[in-house]
Amino acid sequence: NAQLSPTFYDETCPNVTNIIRDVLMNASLSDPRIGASLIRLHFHDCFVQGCDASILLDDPANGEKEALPNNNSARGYEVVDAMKAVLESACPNTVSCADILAIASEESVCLAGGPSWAVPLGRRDGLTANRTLANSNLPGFNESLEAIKSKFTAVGLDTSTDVVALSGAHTFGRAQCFTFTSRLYNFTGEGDTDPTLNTTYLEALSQICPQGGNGSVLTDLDPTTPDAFDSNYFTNLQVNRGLLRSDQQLFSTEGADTIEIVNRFAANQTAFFESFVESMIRMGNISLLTGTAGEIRTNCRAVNAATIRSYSDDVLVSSI
Ligand code: HEM
Ligand SMILES: [Ca+2]
Ligand SMILES: [Ca+2]
Repeated sequence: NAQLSPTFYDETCPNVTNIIRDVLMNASLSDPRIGASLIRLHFHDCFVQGCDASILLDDPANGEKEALPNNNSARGYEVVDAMKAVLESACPNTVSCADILAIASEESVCLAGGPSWAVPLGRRDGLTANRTLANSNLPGFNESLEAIKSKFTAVGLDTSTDVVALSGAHTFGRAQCFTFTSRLYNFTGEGDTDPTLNTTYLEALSQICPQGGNGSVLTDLDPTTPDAFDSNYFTNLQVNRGLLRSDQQLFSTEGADTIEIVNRFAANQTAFFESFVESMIRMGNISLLTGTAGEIRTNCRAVNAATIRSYSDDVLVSSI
């Protein structure tokens, strides 16, 4: 892995962060959730072939947008397009779509009251998407802590601090009813409820998501401060107010090494912020394309035409 650097665009596109922040702030006026959606795109990008903007490619056959964890769920693509459009006029062919997602994540966290940090930059955009990998690599809302940990290990992250700190991103944003209704109505297949769900919270969630109702209705991942990036996600877990099974498990799995980390972050927001930044930087480093690998896309939704041409030339040459 060649090294990324926070100063990568200092000469070639010095305003890159300001440009991204401007588009983000404008978008969040009408869509307070957009920052959460953008950091999720970065996460879902990095866990599939690394942080190469593969998730942004429109590809009816292999596109990741239609993979189960993303379909009708991942969002914010138009805002990424808007960021890319301004960047292409300010500094053409310079800023990768993968770096846009990394910067937008940091700016989103910061805008919501979380930490700010110098984002390592210099990623390049990949030439392919991989739906199969998106279906297999991304953690699921009903998966066991063990299964989620092994998906973090698979991409080179650790199973305790990275899992807990990065799950803290659920301090903002929304989830659809279908991602947690089994906890309300059919936890073990016998019409029961999840014993690790606070009963008052369960009551409230049942109002929002009645049994047999519309599974795409949205609710807050953090019921206490839904749009603020803070440590309430962790204090919620301590009183059984984690929305997803995958959230509550961090605190409620007997004997798990994640419990003491939840307690530490609940007690000390600064400790959470510091770990979160470190883990975000680690996640942003997953199997990178740098140097001359990949390309700088001009449109985040498609591989550059010139790259496709030189590809098919290669194929022609090698077939002669
Ligand atoms: C640990 C395993 C994880 C699981 C099982 C998980 C699962 C989910 C699910 C099911 C949703 C709701 C999707 C929907 O209803 O359409 C969601 C939303 C979200 N996730 Fe995660 N997630 C995990 C980790 C992460 C990480 C590591 C990040 C970022 C660093 C993240 C950031 C978010 C954000 C911000 C939202 C709200 C997005 C929005 O409002 O558009 N999640 N996640
Ligand atoms: Ca990717
Ligand atoms: Ca919050």
